[in-house]
Amino acid sequence: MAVALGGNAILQAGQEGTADEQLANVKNACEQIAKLIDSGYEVVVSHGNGPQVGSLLIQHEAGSDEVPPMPLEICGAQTQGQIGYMVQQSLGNVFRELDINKNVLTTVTQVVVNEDDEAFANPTKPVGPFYSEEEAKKAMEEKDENWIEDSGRGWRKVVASPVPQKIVETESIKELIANDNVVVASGGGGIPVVEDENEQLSGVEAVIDKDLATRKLAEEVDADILMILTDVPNVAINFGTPQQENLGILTIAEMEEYQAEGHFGTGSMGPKVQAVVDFVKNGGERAIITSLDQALEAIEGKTGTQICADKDAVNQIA
Ligand SMILES: Nc1ncnc2c1ncn2[C@@H]1O[C@H](COP(=O)(O)OP(=O)(O)O)[C@@H](O)[C@H]1O
Ligand SMILES: NC(=O)OP(=O)(O)O
Repeated sequence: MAVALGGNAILQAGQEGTADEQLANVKNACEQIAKLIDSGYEVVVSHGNGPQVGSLLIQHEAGSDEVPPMPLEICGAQTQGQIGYMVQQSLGNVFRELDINKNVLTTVTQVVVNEDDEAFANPTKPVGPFYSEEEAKKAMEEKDENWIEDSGRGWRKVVASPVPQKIVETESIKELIANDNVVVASGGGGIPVVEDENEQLSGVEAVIDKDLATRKLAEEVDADILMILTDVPNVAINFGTPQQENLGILTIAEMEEYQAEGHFGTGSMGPKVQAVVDFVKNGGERAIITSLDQALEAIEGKTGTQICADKDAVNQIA
């Protein structure tokens, strides 16, 4: 099973974003993941970095004139280490509490994207904190930046988010899993790189969507289940309106209908729904979207939004 933790679930809207707050959110998620592992699931873990990478950019921009700011992909690598460390430590601590005899390892993961991906000309990935419309418009006028309103939560800067094509470290990740390690991989969607004709890699300024990257990771390590843990318990239709309706267990076809009707936010719920639909369409057994603290209940079919190939598979879980 591949489990992805959302960056906004780790640094939650309304929280200041201190290390202690983020660690507490990671610990909650790790307790759930450890219970999944304790009940027999083999898990590979991934995570987002949208809020963290945007905050790091702000810190770099506000830094000293004597120290050069780092480009976006280096910020991505830094947040991969930062959040990977929190997951690795927290999960390891829970393992020791529960007497689970496994090591947790975080891998620096590079993900290949296409140099000519149209996302480079059309930024859609929200990063960093939420601001007012006034502050966002000021930033758009004064700097060469793109901003969007993000799912009724406020305005956020957006950056290029090319489609993940290939995970560079897949073979090593598979080997670590086969040797009974719990691996944290492809954090923040992976560090975006392009590959030249001589197989040489170099970083590009972007943030890959972690939901799309985790789907790729899930497929490359032959996971049967994809579970995306975020800050809402269910995917909804008519989200944020009085007609909002939470979705439970449904087929790919049903989810695709809602997708076509435009119910899912760009850069937030949209890529999660795309990832789960594509995963099951491509042979995955089941895909789940739910909140960070409900992983265990979700795997038992008691909560969350779940996608299966057809009605028979839905009935088996429901
Ligand atoms: N149709 C929808 N149903 C549920 N949540 C939605 C929907 N459309 C947009 N969202 C927003 O998506 C958010 C989760 O996406 P995101 O912030 O990218 O999470 P994460 O960082 O955890 O991956 C929710 O908090 C909600 O505001
Ligand atoms: N990289 C990424 O998609 O992060 P979030 O899940 O935090 O948005």
